[in-house]
Amino acid sequence: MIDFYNDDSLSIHTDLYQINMTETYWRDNFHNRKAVFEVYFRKLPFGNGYAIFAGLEKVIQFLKEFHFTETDLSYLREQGYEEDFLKYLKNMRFTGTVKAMKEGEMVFPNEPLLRIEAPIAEAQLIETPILNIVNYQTLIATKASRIRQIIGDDVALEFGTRRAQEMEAAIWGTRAAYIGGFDATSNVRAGKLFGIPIAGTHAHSMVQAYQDEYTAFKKYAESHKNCTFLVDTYDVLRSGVPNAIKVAKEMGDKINFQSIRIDSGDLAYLSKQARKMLDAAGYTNTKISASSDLDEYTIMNLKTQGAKIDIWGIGTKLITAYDQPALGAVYKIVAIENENGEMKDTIKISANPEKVTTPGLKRVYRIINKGNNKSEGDYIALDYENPQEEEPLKMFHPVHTYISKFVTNFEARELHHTIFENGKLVYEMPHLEEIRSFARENLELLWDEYKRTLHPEQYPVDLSQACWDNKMQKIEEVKTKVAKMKIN
Ligand SMILES: Nc1ncnc2c1ncn2[C@@H]1O[C@H](COP(=O)(O)OP(=O)(O)OP(=O)(O)O)[C@@H](O)[C@H]1O
Ligand SMILES: O=P(O)(O)OC[C@H]1O[C@H](OP(=O)(O)OP(=O)(O)O)[C@H](O)[C@@H]1O
Ligand SMILES: O=C(O)c1cccnc1
Repeated sequence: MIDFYNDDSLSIHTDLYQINMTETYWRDNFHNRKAVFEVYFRKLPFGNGYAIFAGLEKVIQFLKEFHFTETDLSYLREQGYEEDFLKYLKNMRFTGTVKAMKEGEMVFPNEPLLRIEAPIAEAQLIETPILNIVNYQTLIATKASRIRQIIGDDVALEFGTRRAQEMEAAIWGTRAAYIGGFDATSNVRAGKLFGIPIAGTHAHSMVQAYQDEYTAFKKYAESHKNCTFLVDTYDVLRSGVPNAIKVAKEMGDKINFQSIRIDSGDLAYLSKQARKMLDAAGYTNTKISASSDLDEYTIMNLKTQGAKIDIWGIGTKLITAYDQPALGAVYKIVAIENENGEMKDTIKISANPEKVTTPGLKRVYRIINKGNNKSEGDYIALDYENPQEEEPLKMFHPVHTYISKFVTNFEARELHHTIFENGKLVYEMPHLEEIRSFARENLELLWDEYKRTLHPEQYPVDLSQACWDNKMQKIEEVKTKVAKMKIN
């Protein structure tokens, strides 16, 4: 048997090219040059009008613990890295400064979700894990929030663990879904780790095991106070619902007949009929829950059909972000220290205007109209600017610059918070409940036009004049340099 190393570190959870670039920087004595990187995505997922940022807690855990262990170094030694470089890696810790959006913040394309200022070697090595974390968790929180927009005040249960892309995804995906507005999860470990309420019914296997639906319901009721009976193993209306009612009547006050669950068939028709039967039997407070490949589209459709469903159990299509399995957030360098210790802005040019990076250290502000407490848009400014002092504030589209407006009577709310300061964690992570409430209440800032699930209005994310001018100047500089290049 091949003897593999113990999985005792996440620091090596990075792409090989990051280590190779780090080696180049180190051998060139360039590794301590301060660099600034930003994390952002270019396109909203699922055609939604906003995204919900999640992943910060795990990023913090990762950066706090960042160091190469003996097993990491042994493995790298085996790959041919030399001792002097390994010694450098051994002593490396994260010493940078990180600014980030709060978890649960609504976020939009092209705005920095995180800003990392660190020696280039450190900043480079943490790119892959940060993207790995933020891309997935933000995607799932957004999907969950989108589902919440459709279900209104109904209950949403996260049922996805069995279909998730492995165990970590189930756990952190569940947490992200809770931030996005789900009410509970079936994953007991997620409850233990994060305090997320846990909820669950029973499976078809229990009914099949007893080989008799009535007996199965009765045995369950004899061992549980709170009962939800799964009524679709044989025939929902002829067998499942009548058996559930029969057991509930027999058990009387000994149980809370909380709900029935329907997991197959025509959920609209069956739920309407089941509602009538429960009501007729006097169980008007007993809820109906449904599951079976649900997503926001099916739920919307079921609601238009008048389905009598109060509780939605959602697995696969949430936890795997089935219709768009990747967010596409990137990590781009925007400034680097030169040999004189001065920070110089950097730019990446592309034939595709959306892929041209925006140089310089930036901050993101939400421009909130004080008259109606609605957001006018987000405003990306250079680090030294203070948009609050500009009255009126000109906001213009960063690509179609003729689209502009002047805003008065506004609050420019800065969205970044300092998380690490020179390697020291200075941010106190809010409790998960607080993050979830913040995500819900914060959405009140958005007009409904941005929140609808189909063809929402495009929320403005504008650049300040100085930020835009700086970008244009850098584009000119690069073009001039390229034009003067002589290739021998
Ligand atoms: N009234 C309805 N309108 C729209 N979609 C529905 C309705 N009822 C159920 N669905 C959805 O239809 C899809 C497929 O249901 P289908 O009947 O094929 O499978 P099922 O009943 O779940 O059976 P099984 O689980 O045994 O495959 C599911 O995604 C389900 O959520
Ligand atoms: O459909 P999803 O949104 O992914 O929700 C999770 C599904 O997992 C269970 O089915 P499964 O067939 O795995 O087990 P069961 O025998 O208990 O129905 C449950 O009944 C749901 O249908
Ligand atoms: O508790 C349930 O009903 C449940 C849990 C996981 C997956 N499907 C259903």
